[in-house]
Amino acid sequence: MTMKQIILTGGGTAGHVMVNLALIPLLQKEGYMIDYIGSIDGIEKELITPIEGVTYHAISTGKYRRYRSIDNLKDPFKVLNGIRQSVQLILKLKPSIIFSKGGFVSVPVLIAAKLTNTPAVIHESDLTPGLANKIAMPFAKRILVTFEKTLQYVDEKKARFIGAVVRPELFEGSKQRACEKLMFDPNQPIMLIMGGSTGSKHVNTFIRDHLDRLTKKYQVIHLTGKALSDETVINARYKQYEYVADDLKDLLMSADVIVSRAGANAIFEFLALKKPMILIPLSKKVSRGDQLLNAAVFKEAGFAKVIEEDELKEVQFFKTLAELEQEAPEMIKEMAKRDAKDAIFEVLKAIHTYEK
Ligand SMILES: CC(=O)N[C@H]1[C@@H](OP(=O)(O)OP(=O)(O)OC[C@H]2O[C@@H](n3ccc(=O)[nH]c3=O)[C@H](O)[C@@H]2O)O[C@H](CO)[C@@H](O)[C@@H]1O
Repeated sequence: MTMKQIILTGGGTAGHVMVNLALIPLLQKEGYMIDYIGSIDGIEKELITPIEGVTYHAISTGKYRRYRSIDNLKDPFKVLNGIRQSVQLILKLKPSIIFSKGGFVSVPVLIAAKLTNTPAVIHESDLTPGLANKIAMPFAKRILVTFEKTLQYVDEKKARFIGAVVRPELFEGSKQRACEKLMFDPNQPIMLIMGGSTGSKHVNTFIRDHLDRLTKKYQVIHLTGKALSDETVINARYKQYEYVADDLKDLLMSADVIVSRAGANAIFEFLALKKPMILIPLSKKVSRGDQLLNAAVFKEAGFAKVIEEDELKEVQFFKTLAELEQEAPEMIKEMAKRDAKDAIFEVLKAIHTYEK
């Protein structure tokens, strides 16, 4: 039997790697040889290289910045180099298919897929496609989307709504394990704060400024983002971590309420675990506004309360928190009603359908 070969790509932020992390064990069970194309120093390298049986290849990548920068002129050359490297890798590895989760590293890989006539499938987690996926879409056979509304933004013939992919291990978390580790009382409420995979300085500052009031009621777990913890803040009912990998499942399971940015992967994880949430979407000033749309859909469905960044002030926050506490039982009921598709198997199905 000849083994099947697949190339996975995607990176830049952790959100762009999570679907691949969920996919790898399933592909390995089916006997695929897996190669991963990522950037030289992105988070994908950190998350993927420890996985046994997956070979990581770093290529040259460029990205478009929303502000004026000389790098915006230099980066097209890096992308060209990345395309050349990807073509060489594809010719050497001869994959039956390429699966891309998006992010800038995926653009040269998808162009190389087209140049070598290798089928490719893309997954988009946000309501509106990111720039990298937008550029890459013409080169893909299938575009899998998380939000039904996304269908109106992409080529209808190629797109398919499959719902969100949530890493299966997140369902195996334990509140007890979390409380033992944190030295928290399991009988008192726990609030988890997450500023996305990279953390949010804005949210971090707000939380620290109001910590005394928050910790009166809650034991607080704060995921601050890399290099954003502040060891001068000392409080027995407050624990901070910059980034949590394996233990995240326990921390999520232990939370009674979550306060978070509105990155697509994270919010669907909270939804799958039925966690009442307050979302503080990243504003349009510093992003394309994808989180505002993600958050609006969750609010409309009754899964979340939303505070816009400019409104993140003490009065507004604690008023919203009080409403959330009151509405939480109803919110959890709404979340339980939702027909959660097993989206990871839809991803596998698409891979099988389009591979050579
Ligand atoms: C600043 C930015 O560009 N953000 C984008 C990025 O967010 P970001 O990379 O933050 O992505 P998400 O919020 O979608 O996902 C974060 C992921 O990191 C995990 N996690 C987080 C913290 C931690 O300590 N440990 C851990 O494992 C979460 O469980 C989740 O799976 O991609 C998302 C999906 O395309 C977009 O919606 C966001 O707008």
